Amino acid sequence: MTTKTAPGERERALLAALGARSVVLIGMMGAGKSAVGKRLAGRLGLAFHDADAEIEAAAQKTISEIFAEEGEPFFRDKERRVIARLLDGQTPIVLATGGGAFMNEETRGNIREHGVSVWLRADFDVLMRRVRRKANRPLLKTADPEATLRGLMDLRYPVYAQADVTVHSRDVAHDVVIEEVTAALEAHLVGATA
Ligand SMILES: Nc1ncnc2c1ncn2[C@@H]1O[C@H](COP(=O)(O)OP(=O)(O)OP(=O)(O)O)[C@@H](O)[C@H]1O
Ligand SMILES: O=C(O)C1=C[C@@H](O)[C@@H](O)[C@H](O)C1
Ligand SMILES: [Mg+2]
Repeated sequence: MTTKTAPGERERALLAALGARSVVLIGMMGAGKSAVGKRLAGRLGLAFHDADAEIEAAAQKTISEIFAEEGEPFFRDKERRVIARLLDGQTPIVLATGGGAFMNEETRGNIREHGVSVWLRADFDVLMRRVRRKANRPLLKTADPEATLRGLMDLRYPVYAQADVTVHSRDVAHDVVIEEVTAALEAHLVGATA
């Protein structure tokens, strides 16, 4: 659940420019999609959805359990379908995707059609520091998580770069990142630089 506050003038202008489109956050594990997305939704007065959380709720299992018991292809199929359902084109939302979601061509098409994509781009050291805190990222349960993360970044960053806007996620107050996301969306949608 998101705490909704009444949107101010800037937020209203942004919502009007968004129309039926959703704000879709993409980026690596630990980039801050869930943390920033939830707060951004509160600021805009939109509902927040987290694709990973929706998959876990539907399966009644954690993502680690799904990967271990059903395998990654099963998870990717669920992820593709959950995102298609959430981006139904009717109600704008803020959607935090899982780190691998944007690598799927069909998902990228859905996001292009029904949303504005925001890449939260973070540097390797920030991501590594953040993901070390929790052992809930099955893709990083390897002999050399640092090399795995670097490999994923090399593979994914050229694809993430197709996002409509990019914001540098780093260890500053969440509000700073949220303000930068808001400003980037304004510049993209409204043509403002505020
Ligand atoms: N601006 C920030 N400053 C400090 N810590 C942050 C910031 N943004 C996010 N974090 C922290 O980094 C960690 C990872 O963030 P989060 O879970 O939102 O990442 P994510 O992009 O959703 O990752 P995943 O793809 O694995 O779901 C969390 O502990 C979160 O509180
Ligand atoms: O980067 C990834 O591929 C993933 C990121 C997480 O959000 C989860 O979707 C899952 O752990 C896979
Ligand atoms: Mg997340």
